[in-house]
Amino acid sequence: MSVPAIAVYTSPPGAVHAPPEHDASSRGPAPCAAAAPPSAAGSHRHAGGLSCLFSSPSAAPRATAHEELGALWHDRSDEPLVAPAAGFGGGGYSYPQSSPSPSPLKLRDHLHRSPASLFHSPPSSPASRSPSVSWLAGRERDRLFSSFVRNALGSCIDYAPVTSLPLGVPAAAGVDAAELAFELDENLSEAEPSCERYAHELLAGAQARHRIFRDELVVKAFFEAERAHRGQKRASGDPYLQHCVETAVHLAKIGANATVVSAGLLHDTIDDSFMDYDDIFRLFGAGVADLVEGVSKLSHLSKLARDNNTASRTVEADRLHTMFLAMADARAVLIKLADRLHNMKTIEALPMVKQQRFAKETMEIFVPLANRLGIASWKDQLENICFKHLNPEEHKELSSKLVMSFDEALLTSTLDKLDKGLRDEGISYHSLSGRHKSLYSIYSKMIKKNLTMDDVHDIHGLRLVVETEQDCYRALDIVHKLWPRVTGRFKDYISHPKLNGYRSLHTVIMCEGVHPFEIQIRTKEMHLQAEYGFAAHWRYKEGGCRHSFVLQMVEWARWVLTWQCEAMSKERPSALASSVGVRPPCPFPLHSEDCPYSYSQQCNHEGPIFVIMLEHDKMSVQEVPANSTVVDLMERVGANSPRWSPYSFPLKEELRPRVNHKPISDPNRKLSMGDVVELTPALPHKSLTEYREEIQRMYERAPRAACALPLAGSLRRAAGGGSIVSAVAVAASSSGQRREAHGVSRRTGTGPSGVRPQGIGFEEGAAAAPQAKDQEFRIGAALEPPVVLFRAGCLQRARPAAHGKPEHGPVPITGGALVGSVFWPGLTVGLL
Ligand SMILES: Nc1nc2c(ncn2[C@@H]2O[C@H](COP(=O)(O)OP(=O)(O)OP(=O)(O)O)[C@@H](O)[C@H]2O)c(=O)[nH]1
Ligand SMILES: Nc1ncnc2c1ncn2[C@@H]1O[C@H](COP(=O)(O)OP(=O)(O)OP(=O)(O)O)[C@@H](O)[C@H]1O
Repeated sequence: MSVPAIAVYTSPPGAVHAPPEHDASSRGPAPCAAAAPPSAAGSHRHAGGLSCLFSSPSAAPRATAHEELGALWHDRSDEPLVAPAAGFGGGGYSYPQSSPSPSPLKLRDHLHRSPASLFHSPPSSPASRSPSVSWLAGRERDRLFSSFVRNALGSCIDYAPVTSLPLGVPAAAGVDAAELAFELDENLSEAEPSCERYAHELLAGAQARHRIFRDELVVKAFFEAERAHRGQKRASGDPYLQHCVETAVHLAKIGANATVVSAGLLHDTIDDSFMDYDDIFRLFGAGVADLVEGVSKLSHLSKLARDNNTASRTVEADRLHTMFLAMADARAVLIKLADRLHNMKTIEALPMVKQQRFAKETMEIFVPLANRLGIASWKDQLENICFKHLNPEEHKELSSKLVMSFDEALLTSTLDKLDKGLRDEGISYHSLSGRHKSLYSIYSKMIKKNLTMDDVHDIHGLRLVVETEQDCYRALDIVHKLWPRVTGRFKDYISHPKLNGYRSLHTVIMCEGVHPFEIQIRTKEMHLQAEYGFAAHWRYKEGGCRHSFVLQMVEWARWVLTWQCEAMSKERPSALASSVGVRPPCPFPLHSEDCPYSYSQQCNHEGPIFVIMLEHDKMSVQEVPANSTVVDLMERVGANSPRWSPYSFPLKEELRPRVNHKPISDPNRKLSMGDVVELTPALPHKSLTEYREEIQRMYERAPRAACALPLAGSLRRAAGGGSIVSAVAVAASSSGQRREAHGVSRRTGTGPSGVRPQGIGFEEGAAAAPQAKDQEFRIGAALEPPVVLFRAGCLQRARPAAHGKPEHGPVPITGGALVGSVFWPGLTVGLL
C-alpha cells in the first residue's frame, strides 16, 4: 500500500489524473484519492524527501506549560500554495506508461498512495453513541474483530460520503439534508463575522491548497475550531488554530473526505476547549463527534504510555499498536497521526528534553501505526524528524553525505531511459516508479546490516510492474543491456521465492558509472502479494513474529480500504480491481477462497483483547482472552491474593475498580479493546477519614481475630503520598502460630499478591519476625467471618537507604491503611 505504483499507473492510455484537491463533482458515490498531475508549482516534494530531511523549522524554541504535544507548537508550514494530490512516498517518482509526455518530475509525490485516502466517512455512524454518553463511560464494544471490522468497514462502505460542496451550494445538492443529524447554517461565510483577520487568511490559505476547505461542513468546522481555540497560542507563539488547519491539510492531502477533515480541524476541542462531545454532536453529527472523541481517547492513552514509558517494552508496544487500531475508528488513528505529524514538524519550538521525549514516543507508537496503515510518506517524515532529535550527530553526518550522493535528476533520467528501452522492445508494463530511500531508512539499514552508506545499494530504486512472468525476464534483459550490473546483486525471487512467498526479480545496476540503482521487477500479482499478502512490506519492515490475529486485522483493514479505493476510482480501473474483479470486499471474517490477499481464509474473531491497566499509578497493557471480565483481570493480576478474590469486590463505590474512569457495579462486566481499568482507585482524602472512623467503630465491636489484609494502594494513600515503599505484618492463627505475613511495597508490590514486602526482612507467606513492634499486626483465631486487627504502626517512607535506614523515618499508618479491609464484604475490621 505504501508503494504508489498501483495507484498511479493503472490509468488507461491518456488518462488524466485526478486533481490534487477534492473534486466535488467526482465525489460520488465515494471518491477515492486519485493521483493528480501536479502543476510545476505543485511538484514540491513533501514526503520524506530531501526538502523534508534538511529543512529546519523556523520557530524559535520556547518553553511551554502544557504537557500534551498538541497544545504546544506551531510553525509556518512550508506547504506549496497549490499542493499536489495526496503525496505519499519519500522522494518517489512514477511513470505512467501511456501518458503522452510523462514527466516523472511532475509525477512525484503521487507514489505512495494509501488506504488512508479511503477513509471517507459518513455523516453519522451506526457505531456512534448517543450524545450524552461519554466514551469514558465505556461504550460497549464487542470483541476485537467485530469492533475492528466495524470500524474499518464503517470507514468505507457503510455510509454515503459527505459530498464536498463549493461554498454556498446547499447541502441537499450532495447529501440528503434530512439524513444529517445536525443543522448546516444557511450561509456559512457570514456565520462567523466576528472572526479575526488571521483566521480568515488561514481559511483562505487552506482553500487555495485544497478545495475540500470550501466544503460546507469543513468551513463550519473551521469556524467552530476558531471559536473553541480563540486566544490560544502554540509554543511558537502562533495561533493554535494554525495547528488545527495544518492537521486538516495533511488529511486533505491524502484524500480524506469532509467528515475526516472537519474532525481534523476540531481534533483538540474536547481536550483543549470548552466544547464537549455533545456540542460537536449537535453541531456536526455523530460522524465528526465520534472521530474527535476517538482522537481524544488516543491522545490520553498515548500520553499515559509516554508517561509510563510503556512503549519502550516491545511486547507492550506491540499491544498498543494493535489496540489503537482496533479500539478506534481507523480514521481517528489517521487524524491522530496527522496531528502528530504537524506537531513533530514544529517540534523545534519545544525545549530539548521534550523534543526527545516526543520523538521517542513518536518512534515507538506512531511510526509503526503509519507503517501498518501504509501511509509511507507520513512514516518517512516522522522517522526522519525523530531521527534528527534522537540521534542528532548521526543525522547531521548522514544528511550531509546524502546531499552529495542523492541525485534527483538522475532518478528521473533513469526512469526515462528504462521507459524508452521497454517501449523500444515492445514491452508493455503496468507501472514504473522510482523512489529514493529516506534518510532514516538508510540509517537503519546501515545499523542493521553494519554497512557504510556506500554499501547501501538501494538509495535510488526503481520498480517495474509488468503483466507476465515472462515479461519480468524480458525486462530484466533490457535493464542489463541498458546499464552495467553490479555483480552478486541479482536475485531471482521468482524462481526461488522467499519463505514468506515474496516474489520479484532484483538487480542492482550502475548509473553513470557511480550511482547504484536497485531495480525490482514483478508482475501485478507478485506486487499485490508484496503489498498486501503474507509478504507485505509493513510486515517485512516490522520483522519478527506477530500474532496471527494482528496480521489478519491489519491486512483486513488494508485490503478493505484498498479495494474500496481502487474499485471506486472511476477514471482508472485499477490493477487491484481488475485482478479480482469488481466485487465487494470479502465479508468479514471470511475471505473468499480465491482472495489472494488473505493471510488465512478465516480470521479468528475470538482474538485477545488488550486493555490498559493502571495499578499503583503504573500503566501496563494487558492481553486477556476474548470475553474476559473485570474479575478475570483482577484475579489474574492478583493471583493467589485474597485481595482480588470474588469476595473482595468492594461494596463502596469509590473503592471499586474503575473502567474508563467510572466505578463498576458489576464485576463480571466484559472487557473491551482499549478499556482503561484502574485497579487501585484514587481515594479522596475525605473518604479516607470516613473509612478510618468506620473502621474504628467496627474495631470497637469486633472480636480479636482477623486475617491480614494490607492493601498497597491504600497504604500509600494513607501515608499521604506516593512515597511509601513498605510495611510489615505478621499474621498468626488463634493458636498463636504465624500463618501468613504480608508487607506492602508500592514500588515493588507487584508480586503475586501485589503486596510483597521488600527490604524489610521477610517474604510473603514466610514466618518472620517483624522489624519493629509498631509494625506488627496480628491475625486472631476466627477467620470465619474474618476479622482484621490492625496495629496502627509504622510504614517506611521513601526508599530505604542502602544502609537499611529509612530515608525519612517511620510514618504512622492512618486509617487509610485499613481501607483495604472494607474490600471484603462481611469482614470485620478493627484497630488494635
Ligand atoms: N514486501 C516485501 N518486500 C521485500 C521482501 N524482501 C525484500 N523485499 C524488497 O526487496 C528489497 C531488497 O531485498 P533483497 O534483494 O532480498 O536484499 P537484501 O538481502 O535485503 O539486502 P539489500 O539488497 O542490501 O537490501 C528490500 O529492500 C525490499 O524493498 C519481502 O519479503 N516483502
Ligand atoms: N527499488 C525500489 N523501487 C521503488 N520502490 C521501492 C524500491 N525498494 C523499496 N521500495 C519502496 O519504498 C518504500 C520505502 O522502503 P524503504 O527504502 O524504507 O525500505 P526497503 O528498501 O523496502 O527495505 P530495506 O530498507 O530493508 O532495504 C516502500 O514502500 C518500498 O516498497
